[in-house]
Amino acid sequence: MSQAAFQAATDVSRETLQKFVIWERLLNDWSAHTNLVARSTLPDFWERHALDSWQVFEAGPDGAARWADIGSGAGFPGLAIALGLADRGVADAQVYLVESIGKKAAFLREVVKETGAPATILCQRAETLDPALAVDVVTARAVAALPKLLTLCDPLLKTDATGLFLKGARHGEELTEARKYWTFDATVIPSRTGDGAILKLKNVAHV
Ligand SMILES: C[S@@+](CC[C@H](N)C(=O)[O-])C[C@H]1O[C@@H](n2cnc3c(N)ncnc32)[C@H](O)[C@@H]1O
Repeated sequence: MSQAAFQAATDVSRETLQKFVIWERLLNDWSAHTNLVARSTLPDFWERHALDSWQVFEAGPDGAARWADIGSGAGFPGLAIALGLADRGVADAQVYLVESIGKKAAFLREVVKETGAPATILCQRAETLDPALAVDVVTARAVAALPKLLTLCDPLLKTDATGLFLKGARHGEELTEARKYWTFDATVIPSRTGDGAILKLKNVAHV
């Protein structure tokens, strides 16, 4: 997918597109010395990373302004969500990018500084997050299988947040496994970028 195809698929402004371009440039530069994403995926930034992340923003509840992205890595999907919230003019937008590895958190700080994305980096383990963050939505991509992921996200989900989790083709098996330990209402949204799905979970609680 080209940059132009990404813009057509998302309808972002030219200004927002430039922010994604800055992010891609920094990702390529930093990848020379820091392991941020699989290097083989760098040429496919626009579909594999940018659009894959953008679809999580699109799946969010209307007007949701406060988000947390767990295990954000190089910012997927959380930074794309922050750029989306700014692009759409959502009031009081704030995305917490939670990443426990210092070098990755430093990369996130640099991208946020260069793009002005409405995001705050929390360099800590998700299990230690303060429920008082009171976010509307919790997101994650490629962090852990669903049963463990719900444990990591529990401090935030217990304040009634919606979970939006990008999963691969075996998402059905993950849902079945997670139901042994958790109760929730799930909606499965087919992915725009492959054979996976976004799992949208509400009312998450321990069995
Ligand atoms: C495979 S990477 C995925 C990164 C990004 N979400 C993506 O899809 O490109 C998983 C990331 O989650 C972070 N991580 C794993 N467990 C975590 C935890 N308990 N708290 C915070 N970050 C965590 C790791 O440091 C790593 O950067």
